[in-house]
Amino acid sequence: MNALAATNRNFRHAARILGLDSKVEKSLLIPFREIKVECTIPKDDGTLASYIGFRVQHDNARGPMKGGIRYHPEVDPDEVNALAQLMTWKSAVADIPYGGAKGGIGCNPGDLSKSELERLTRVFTQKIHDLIGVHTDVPAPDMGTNAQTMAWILDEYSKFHGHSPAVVTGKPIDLGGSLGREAATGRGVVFATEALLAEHGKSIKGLTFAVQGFGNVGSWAAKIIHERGGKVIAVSDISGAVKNPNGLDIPELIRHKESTGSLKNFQGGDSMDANELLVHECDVLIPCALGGVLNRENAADVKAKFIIEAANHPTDPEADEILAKKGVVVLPDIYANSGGVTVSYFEWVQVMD
Ligand SMILES: NC(=O)C1=CN([C@@H]2O[C@H](COP(=O)(O)OP(=O)(O)OC[C@H]3O[C@@H](n4cnc5c(N)ncnc54)[C@H](OP(=O)(O)O)[C@@H]3O)[C@@H](O)[C@H]2O)C=CC1
Ligand SMILES: O=C(O)CCC(=O)C(=O)O
Repeated sequence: MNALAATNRNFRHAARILGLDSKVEKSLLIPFREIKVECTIPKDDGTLASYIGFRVQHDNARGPMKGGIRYHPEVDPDEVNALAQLMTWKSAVADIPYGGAKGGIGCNPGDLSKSELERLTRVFTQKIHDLIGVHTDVPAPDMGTNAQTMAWILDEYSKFHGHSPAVVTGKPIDLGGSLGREAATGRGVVFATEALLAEHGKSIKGLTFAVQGFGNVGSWAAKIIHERGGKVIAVSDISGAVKNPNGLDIPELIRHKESTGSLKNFQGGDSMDANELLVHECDVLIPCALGGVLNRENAADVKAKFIIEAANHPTDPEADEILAKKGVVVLPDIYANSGGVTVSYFEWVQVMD
């Protein structure tokens, strides 16, 4: 199901439960502002390449709009719209004084050199600099972006508006970033998992975990679960998946991923089809990659008893219904992954002018 259709459907369902006034419901379904810009850059070989960048500002009733910027080939207006809406609900659930926004560029960051990524980020910032700001809309990293991306945005934005470290969060520590922001989303996912398991009389120690995605969120979540005695028995990235029924050596897997760029050829486990990970036998499944990965095609085959939505909207509404009937407990994204935006708030207040 289309990401926006899914998010709108979930919101309407929540609005009905809350008894929300229909006019308020309608106004919250329509974003505050949708920005679409063309970004053309010279590639390293001198040819030109054009990309489309988006920033959707969903709502600012509770404070400046806040949310990450994603670089991924599947970025499209509906997806960014859905992710922006989720940021509004997430900031409210975490009770931090922000509204919601999200941005993205339709590109494959793995195909671009570092200097091409820098030029693309700077052109995107030139196109949107008047519409973001310390008190209006504050970007952060999401899939395919990181502290370096935020440093480029900060630098480019500051050329127009003067030095403004609070215009982005998730930036390098030397530029006013916060200790702990890089790990914050994964760490928050683990705190949320512990709280959920405690309600069911369980703890991380001794349970088995499957983690989809081994980037910022997935690798930190897996590392902390491993430290707390959980058995991470399967992990995936774009290259495929690796499994070990006795538990993967996560610190070793992180070193392997850092040195080779992928999970392939890891000696401490057997390779597995990446799609198989979602239906692999385990106690807890943690999707940490794309949206809509759990859907009507695979939900009935899920073996996990708990799903922690570390990714944004990994479970589409049709899958939610199937999983609920099976008795699988799903911890929603707007709670499970709110550790990242919470530490972004701490970073923002410490450098806000
Ligand atoms: N960063 C943050 O602070 C926050 C992120 N999130 C959400 O968490 C999710 C992950 O974000 P983040 O960790 O930052 O992103 P990253 O870009 O750091 O990592 C994404 C990971 O997903 C993997 N991946 C991509 N496609 C697939 C696929 N089809 N199958 C398996 N793995 C795949 C990537 O593989 P490879 O390594 O091979 O590229 C990578 O390991 C997103 O949904 C994001 O919106 C939510 C809250 C905050
Ligand atoms: O840290 C932030 O501001 C937002 C992170 C984000 O994009 C998200 O929570 O989905």
